[in-house]
Amino acid sequence: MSYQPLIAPSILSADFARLDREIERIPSADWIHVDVMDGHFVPNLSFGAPVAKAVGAVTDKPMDCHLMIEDPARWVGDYVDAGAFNVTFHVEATDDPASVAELLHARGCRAGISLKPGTPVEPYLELLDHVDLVLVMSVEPGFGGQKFMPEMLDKVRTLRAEIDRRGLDVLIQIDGGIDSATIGESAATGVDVFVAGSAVYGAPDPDAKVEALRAEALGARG
Ligand SMILES: O=C(CO)[C@H](O)[C@H](O)COP(=O)(O)O
Ligand SMILES: [Fe+2]
Repeated sequence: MSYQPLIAPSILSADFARLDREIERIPSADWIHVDVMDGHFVPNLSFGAPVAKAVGAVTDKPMDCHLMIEDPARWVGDYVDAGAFNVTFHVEATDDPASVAELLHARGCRAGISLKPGTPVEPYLELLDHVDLVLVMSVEPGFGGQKFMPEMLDKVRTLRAEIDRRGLDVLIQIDGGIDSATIGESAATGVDVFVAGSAVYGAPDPDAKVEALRAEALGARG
C-alpha cells in the first residue's frame, strides 16, 4: 500500500483555555495528540483524564493519548473511558508492558508503547506482536518546543526493518521537535505518524502547517 503519513498535532502547544476552538483550527489533522504528564514520571504536569474526556467530546478525530505517567496499568482505563482511540504508555513506567497493552485491547482500544531517548529499542522488539504502535521520543519527554534528536532515527530504522521483516501491522510514531526541517528525514527513515506541537500551533495558519508537514513527509518517502 502507498505511504500515508499521519499528522497528529499536540494540543500541549495549544491555548488550554480554548481547546475546542484550538481543535477546530486544525481540520486537516489526522489524529489529535493528547500529552498527559503526571509530574512524577516526567518533571512537568499537564492534565489528566477529565481534560482528555473534554477533548474527546469536541472532536470526531481519533484521540491519541500519550501517557507520561507512572503506573499506567492503574490509569489506562480512564483514557479509554475518555474516548481514546489509541493509548500510548512508556515502557520505563511498567514492569509488564504486554499486560498493559492487553488491558487496552480488552477494552477495545489500540495500544502503543513509548521509549524515552535513553531507552534502547532492541529489548522491546519482542513486544511488537502485542502493540499497535511504537512511539520513539525524539526529545526528553516533559516539555514541548525542544530540539529534535536525530540519533533517535536509528531506533526508527531498527523498528522499520523488524516490522517489515515480520509483516506486522504496527505504526511507528515520532514525537518531539518535528517541523519542516526534521519531518523529511523521519519519513524517509520509516516513520508513519508524526506528532507536532509547537510547529503546528506556533504557525500563523496551523491547518496549512498540518498540510505542509504531510506534503513534506510524502515528498520524502512517497
Ligand atoms: O510528548 C511531548 C513532550 O513530552 C509532546 O508531544 C511533544 O514535545 C510535542 O511538542 P513539540 O512538537 O513542540 O516538540
Ligand atoms: Fe507526546
